[in-house]
Amino acid sequence: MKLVKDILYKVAVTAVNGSTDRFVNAIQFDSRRVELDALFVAQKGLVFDGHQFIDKAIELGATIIVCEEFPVQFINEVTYIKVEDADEALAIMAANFYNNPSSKLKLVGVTGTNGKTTIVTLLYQLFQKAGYKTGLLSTVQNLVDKKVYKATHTTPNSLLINQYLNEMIEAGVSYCFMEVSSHGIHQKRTAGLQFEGGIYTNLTHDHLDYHNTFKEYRDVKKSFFDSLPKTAFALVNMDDKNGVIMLQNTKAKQYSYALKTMADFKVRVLENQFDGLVLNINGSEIWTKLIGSFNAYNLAAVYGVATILGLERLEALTLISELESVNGRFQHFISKDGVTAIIDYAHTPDALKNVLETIQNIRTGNEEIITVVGCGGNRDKAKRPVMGKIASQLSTQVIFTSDNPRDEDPQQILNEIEVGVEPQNFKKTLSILDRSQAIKAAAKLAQKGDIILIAGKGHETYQEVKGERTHFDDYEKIKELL
Ligand SMILES: CC(=O)N[C@H]1[C@@H](OP(=O)(O)OP(=O)(O)OC[C@H]2O[C@@H](n3ccc(=O)[nH]c3=O)[C@H](O)[C@@H]2O)O[C@H](CO)[C@@H](O)[C@@H]1O[C@H](C)C(=O)N[C@@H](C)C(=O)N[C@H](CCC(=O)O)C(=O)O
Ligand SMILES: Nc1ncnc2c1ncn2[C@@H]1O[C@H](COP(=O)(O)OP(=O)(O)OP(=O)(O)O)[C@@H](O)[C@H]1O
Ligand SMILES: N[C@H](CCC[C@H](N)C(=O)O)C(=O)O
Ligand SMILES: [Mg+2]
Repeated sequence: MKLVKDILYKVAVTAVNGSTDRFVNAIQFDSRRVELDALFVAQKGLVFDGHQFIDKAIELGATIIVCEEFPVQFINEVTYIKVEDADEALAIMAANFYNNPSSKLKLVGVTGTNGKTTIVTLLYQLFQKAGYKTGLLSTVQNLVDKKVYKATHTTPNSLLINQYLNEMIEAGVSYCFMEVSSHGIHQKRTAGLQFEGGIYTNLTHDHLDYHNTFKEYRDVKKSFFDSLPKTAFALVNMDDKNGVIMLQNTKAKQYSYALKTMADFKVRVLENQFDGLVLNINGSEIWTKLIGSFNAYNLAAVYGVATILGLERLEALTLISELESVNGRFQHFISKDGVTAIIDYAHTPDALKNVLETIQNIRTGNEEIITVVGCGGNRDKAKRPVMGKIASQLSTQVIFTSDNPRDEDPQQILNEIEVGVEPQNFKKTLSILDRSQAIKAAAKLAQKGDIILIAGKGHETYQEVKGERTHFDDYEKIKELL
């Protein structure tokens, strides 16, 4: 229980009707989940305007309403608080409600189009191995030390973030690594958090349905670095042309990592094979189980963070060589018939290109590369033909299939992917709507030595159609078939 006036600390309040000297039992932004004496925050969403559920929330027991516009009529027993920005107010109130847990541990956020899950998961592993209790907020799972919570978003809503952080404090966690998605920043899910540092990976085509233009997408990412305090660090990928832009207006202490240009944390790929990478990190040679030069970037960031946070250089390098690859990211096995299957979460053009180029680079002879891939529904449509083009250019055979069609017509999504296939590559492509059948076809086509890449779903264990998720697991499926 907390007093309303304490929860409002640092919130930009523009008007109040009623007493703020009363207790709040819980904060809630979904009217359907309101309990007695809850504070209900009315958010303007993409589908609904939370203001239309204020009456419903009061009916279910809300006694405090935080909103951007006051209702026409007030109810006597209820306190109404008008704020400039309900999303931001929610985030700040959530932090106050849980006693600002982010200030009691070292919270590091990773943003960028690709590599976030990989970096935060590797950092979680590394700091656990170094003997610290560690937390993780990621696309794949949320971890409070070793306790696992299911993830529904890459960056949870602000209430949940602070709830997890609070639990981390109670469990004695001293470091937390979290993914900061562009949706998360834009919807102010991370407002009010005290970050120890921020990492920028890269910026390539994704989510232009939501952010409209690439510049808007970039500026949302940049705003995360703009908001870091002087005490924090900002570590950016200098090989990415937007790396310097992220640093333009930050007050944080600046660091860089790179493979190609000068940087504080400089990595060179010495060997890139199916059993791992041999890297030179700031002059020291190490071997790691991770595959693909894109992972050299991720490891450069991991080494940078470990060093900035005070780990000994030698300890950091030793622990990096013990890191395990992340679930659904270049996860692979060789069947007893000699077919290699790779499951990867590449769901953007850049990721798909990187993964296919990695396979091209490390294959030893004339093995066929059979790719199974699709694109999500209710997501950026512009990436569909681009992914169709890349998949058909860099594979010997491609099977386009469904990947979470959500509310869209799955066949229409495949048609939009096929638009990108160049005429000379047509004969390499097939379209099979049912993902299970598509994987079956790939398994049938593959001969000894061939490589099957199943891209786009990685760790996901579901297929989402019209709001319903049914069990589907790429790894499980191909393992069963080969
Ligand atoms: C596009 C997007 O990000 N949408 C998020 C947004 O939903 P929305 O704007 O549609 O909300 P809405 O349904 O219009 O509702 C508005 C408000 O009314 C409230 N409401 C609604 C109905 C009701 O009966 N009562 C009620 O009070 C809602 O609780 C909400 O506060 O706010 C919701 C509540 O926080 C989120 O769950 C939802 O995420 C949806 C499910 C989603 O799919 N998001 C994806 C795109 C996303 O966020 N992805 C990024 C990662 C992307 C990446 O890494 O590549 C992520 O961080 O996960
Ligand atoms: N540093 C990188 N640069 C480019 N591509 C990468 C990089 N790291 C990983 N990838 C590719 O992107 C895919 C997704 O990686 P990862 O899950 O780490 O990214 P993410 O940023 O967390 O994605 P999401 O936005 O969905 O949360 C991987 O499966 C791989 O194909
Ligand atoms: N976090 C990303 C994941 C996309 C993964 C792909 N399998 C899809 O469903 O489109 C998103 O929500 O856009
Ligand atoms: Mg992720």
